[in-house]
Amino acid sequence: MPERGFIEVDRVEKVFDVRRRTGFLRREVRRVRAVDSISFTVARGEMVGYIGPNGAGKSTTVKMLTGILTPSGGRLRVAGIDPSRERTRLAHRIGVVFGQRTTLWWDLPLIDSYRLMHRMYRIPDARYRENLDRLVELLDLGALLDVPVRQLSLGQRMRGDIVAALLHDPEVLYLDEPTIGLDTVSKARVREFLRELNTERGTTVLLTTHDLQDIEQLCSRVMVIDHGRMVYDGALTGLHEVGGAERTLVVDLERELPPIDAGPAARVVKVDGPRQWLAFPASESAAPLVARIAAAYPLLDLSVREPDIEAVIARVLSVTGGAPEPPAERETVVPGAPSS
Ligand SMILES: Nc1ncnc2c1ncn2[C@@H]1O[C@H](COP(=O)(O)OP(=O)(O)OP(=O)(O)O)[C@@H](O)[C@H]1O
Repeated sequence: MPERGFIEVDRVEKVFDVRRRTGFLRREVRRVRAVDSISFTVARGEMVGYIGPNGAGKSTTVKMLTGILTPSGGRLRVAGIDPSRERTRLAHRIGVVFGQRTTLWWDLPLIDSYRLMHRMYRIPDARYRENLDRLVELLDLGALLDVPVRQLSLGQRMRGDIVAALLHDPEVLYLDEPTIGLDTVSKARVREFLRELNTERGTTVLLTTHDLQDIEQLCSRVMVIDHGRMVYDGALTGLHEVGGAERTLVVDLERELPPIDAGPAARVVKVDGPRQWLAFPASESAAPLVARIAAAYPLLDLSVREPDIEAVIARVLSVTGGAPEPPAERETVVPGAPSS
């Protein structure tokens, strides 16, 4: 029998009724279709990016996958468990990291938060000790265990949160903006750790981010959601092709020169003194372009800038036409609801 998805989402919907007072005795109910018949499966051990514009429905999907929210329709399973029905049982098998919030106790030293997790999740002592030692070493937190969480830098706190989410050996990890606000070194460290976690321990990862490099460095598959609907599910390279996104090669020449002739592969988009910016398709390797320019021009330095994730998504939406119009307005006003 073929292996079913480890995460199975089948025509799942989430509708919020937001009540609003519109007069002394009147109020209306505004119906927001945050997730609109979404279907996907994620196999065990996959690492998938889940991206989309603000308000697209990403967090709502993740909240349904953790059991915090109950779907209004459709079928959802994580490791064979219905999240909203068996939230506690599922909690032992999943880990969640929200970049903008912490699950750690603000005033307690880091280690005390971990001790509390040890109790809460009833992690066997030997396993807790082994996981703690391994994770603290991998994320280089040894010197910070006795520091209260509020005194940690953002990058240190994020690493602290990742340890907290993994102490109970979850099979699935949901990451919501895990590198937001981090400096380049901390980002690289977190990404490296996640890559290892996925390849060596086979942890299934669903990653929500606004940082395209997170996706490029970690995920081979990406899903794009817009207005609560799936508009793309496939390879990252395919996303670049659909979106026609471009990367930029920044070239520092030894002196001011006319615009570089890079052939059909790239075009100069800006010149500022000896520095020139060349746009080329994000789906292409920069190597032949770099070789061509290096052979013909006196170079001081080169760097490649990735396209902004918002730009890629915007292009995908314009090419695909975005989410097809739902049968009813995504936000519908239900008039005449009496005031309580
Ligand atoms: N509890 C709620 N009550 C009412 N509406 C909600 C609620 N939670 C989310 N929404 C609405 O549902 C839609 C999807 O929100 P969601 O937070 O899932 O988007 P998102 O893709 O995670 O956005 P962002 O990238 O900004 O975090 C939005 O229109 C939002 O206002």
